[in-house]
Amino acid sequence: MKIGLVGLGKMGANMRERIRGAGIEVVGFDRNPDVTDVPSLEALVESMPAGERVVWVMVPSGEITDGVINDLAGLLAEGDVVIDGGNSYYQDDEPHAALLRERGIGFLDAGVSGGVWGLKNGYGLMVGGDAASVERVMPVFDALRPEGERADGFVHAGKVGAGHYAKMVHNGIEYGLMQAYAEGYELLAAKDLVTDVHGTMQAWTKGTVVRSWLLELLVRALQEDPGLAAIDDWVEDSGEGRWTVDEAIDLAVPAPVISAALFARFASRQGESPAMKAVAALRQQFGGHAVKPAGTTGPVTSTTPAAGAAVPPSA
Ligand SMILES: O=C(CO)[C@H](O)[C@H](O)COP(=O)(O)O
Repeated sequence: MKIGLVGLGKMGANMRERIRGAGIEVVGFDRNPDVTDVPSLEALVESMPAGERVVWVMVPSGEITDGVINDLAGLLAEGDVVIDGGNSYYQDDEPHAALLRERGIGFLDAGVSGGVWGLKNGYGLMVGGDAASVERVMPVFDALRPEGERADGFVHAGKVGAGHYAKMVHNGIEYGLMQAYAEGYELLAAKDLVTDVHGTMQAWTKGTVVRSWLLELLVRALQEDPGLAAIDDWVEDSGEGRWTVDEAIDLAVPAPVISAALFARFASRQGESPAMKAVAALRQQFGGHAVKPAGTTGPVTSTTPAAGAAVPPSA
């Protein structure tokens, strides 16, 4: 079997290597000339027989994925299959599938989890689309998924969109889990009573109820950089958490943990919080409580109300 792989970034390049390792021929295309196998998308398409082509798209979600799928719709032929393996919004999948369907081209959406460790450990795969296309691409899914039972690392989750929906929820869970471990870490680090924070978290990685791969990764990060001194407390997000919270609102599903984890990331980028300034100002207004003057360091040391505070409510 031979497949085309578009996008050879951190994920795509490792996936190419893992698929090749399983004996499947891969032709990769990337705009970066240092990593690409062919000079263009056209060359990638021409390297495989029409009607038998399988092209895996592994590029950033949104406009870039839209562009590649549009280009492929113009280049591929009836019987070919496209897989979007990026972190696309699940509601983008049906429009992509419809565009390709008009030309007789199949479409699958694949949620791929495993990060940069997937090359060694395999990738967890969540796939949406029709059964015939899934069956056709199965050798590639089998090459990518972790070794062992197929059901332990692969699911055909449903029709088009189901794979990316599953990946979105997976990432929402990821937000919540990371936030819980992070808060636990801060609680340990804040207490002099615990003299070995790293050792405590390491001990949790075996036997305990909270052991997990994410915990192992946090222990690894603390090993490499005790106190995480080299890392700023700024956390980006790339969309999946927002989509999960949107979905929770749409379906009226309570998701307080995932929402709080998403908002914690927003807070991490503020540096200074207008909302918390407003809370401090209100405490000062109604209770005459001291505020910390802007630009000073350390906690509020005096409980003396600021002058002019605590204006009585007007009648
Ligand atoms: O899909 C992933 C892991 O499962 C990606 O690493 C993704 O980027 C994580 O989401 P975010 O960037 O919003 O933290």
